[in-house]
Amino acid sequence: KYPTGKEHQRASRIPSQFSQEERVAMKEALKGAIQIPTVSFRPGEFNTTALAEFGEYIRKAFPTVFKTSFIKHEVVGEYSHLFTVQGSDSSLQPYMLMAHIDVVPALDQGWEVPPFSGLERDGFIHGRGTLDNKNSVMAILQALELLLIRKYIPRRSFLIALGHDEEVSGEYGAQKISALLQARGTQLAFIVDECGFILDGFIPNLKKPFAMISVSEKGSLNLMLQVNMTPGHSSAPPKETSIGILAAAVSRLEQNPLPNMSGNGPLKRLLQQLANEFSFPTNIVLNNLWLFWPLVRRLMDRNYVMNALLRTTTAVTMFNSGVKVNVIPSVAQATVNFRIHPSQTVQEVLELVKNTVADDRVQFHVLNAHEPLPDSPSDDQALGYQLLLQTLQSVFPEINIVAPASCIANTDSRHYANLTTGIYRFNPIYVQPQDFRSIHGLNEKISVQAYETQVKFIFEFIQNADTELEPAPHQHEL
Ligand SMILES: CCCCCCCC/C=C\CCCCCCCC(=O)N[C@@H](CCCCN)C(=O)O
Ligand SMILES: [Zn+2]
Ligand SMILES: [Zn+2]
Repeated sequence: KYPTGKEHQRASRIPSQFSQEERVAMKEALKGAIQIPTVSFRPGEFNTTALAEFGEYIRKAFPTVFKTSFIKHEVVGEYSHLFTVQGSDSSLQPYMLMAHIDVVPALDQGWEVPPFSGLERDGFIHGRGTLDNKNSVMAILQALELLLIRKYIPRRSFLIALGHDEEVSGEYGAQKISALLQARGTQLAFIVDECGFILDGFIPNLKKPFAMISVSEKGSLNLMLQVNMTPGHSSAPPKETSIGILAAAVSRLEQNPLPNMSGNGPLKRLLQQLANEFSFPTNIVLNNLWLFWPLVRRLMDRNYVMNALLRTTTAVTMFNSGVKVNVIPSVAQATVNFRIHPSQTVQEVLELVKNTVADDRVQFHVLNAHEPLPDSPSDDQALGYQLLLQTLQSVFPEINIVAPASCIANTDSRHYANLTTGIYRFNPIYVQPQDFRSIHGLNEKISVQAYETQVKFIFEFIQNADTELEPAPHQHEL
């Protein structure tokens, strides 16, 4: 455990206890945030009215944050927000908390309550963004507001970066904030962003929840496959059409997943760590992975979330061709979204894909791609990771398993990789598989209690970060 217990810090520690009035105000503030439909549609295309309204909303919801003299607030890229909270000790390297304001679209259909209603029912606040990721936007500002009301002055400076287009690449929000910070020569001790939770019920037969902190992030490749054939009359069709050739190609990609890269990676270590939490015979299997690993790997392949952690995933997301029922089309196009495992590269995936398709009539066009993010340190010298562990220990004493893993999706934090080697993706919220499916899906919701606990976690985390210790210099492994 990181030796963070400084006497000075203990003496001036503000307890994370909130009055009944404050608890009501914090949940009402979240509901109001959910009601503003800050939807991103495509890169550069978002609900600008809602984003502007959101900017006004946070000013009203968190007046102390906005009037505190040692906090600088800047609007970047029109709708993103950057707060710089000046600490009293400039020798301590600053860190950054991140979240995003925008959400993916949601239609009313299929929802128990309208997605932008922010309704409270049975102890849950419902709506798009309650888990991804307005909960974090609001919890960060709420925790800071409550600390400031209690006259807290941080020792270590920190930044809060709230992007407005994470769901569509972060080009106009996070990328602009990152460029601004780079121009200022800012270097950060670490960053905390989304994409890790306390997972409950994700591993069959494991009753115990565990925290997953993502220390890396998968890469991405959007690849368009195209087949061009001579068009003609459907009454005398050729043996193969562009649609048939392309369909066979994407089917081969689906039937032949990219290789399982788990090797000796973090997932294997997690299973070993968990072995004694299972009953017979799973405990024996997991305690003897040297023998049973091939079997365990096969079982994990069948679980769609585990599968996403184990390999580069292949998802055919678009398929277009044809103009009329009696015309053999000339062009067929399909788009495949690959999420690249951290131990592979874009180029390696491209080569494997071409080998699997193995048909010269299929052309490949890279629409966009980026490499996976390297592992951030998670050893006992890694300040950000250790502060998360320390805060987990005090806020969730029942959690005694913490697993470093990689984020299966992408986050805005990747745009800040030049500013720090310590990027940690974690939201302190219990999540069950059905909650996980609600992210970008139907009936996204957060319990009032979970939200309060998230505020408490950040309230404690900010104070824990006032330690004088600095992260050990660390080089990314390339
Ligand atoms: C053994 C344990 C089982 C593991 C369970 C994994 C659970 C995963 C935990 C957290 C995942 C949460 C994902 C929330 C972040 C989502 C971010 C996101 O959707 N990003 C978009 C960005 C799109 C940018 C435009 N290209 C994305 O990745 O599509
Ligand atoms: Zn998100
Ligand atoms: Zn999202």
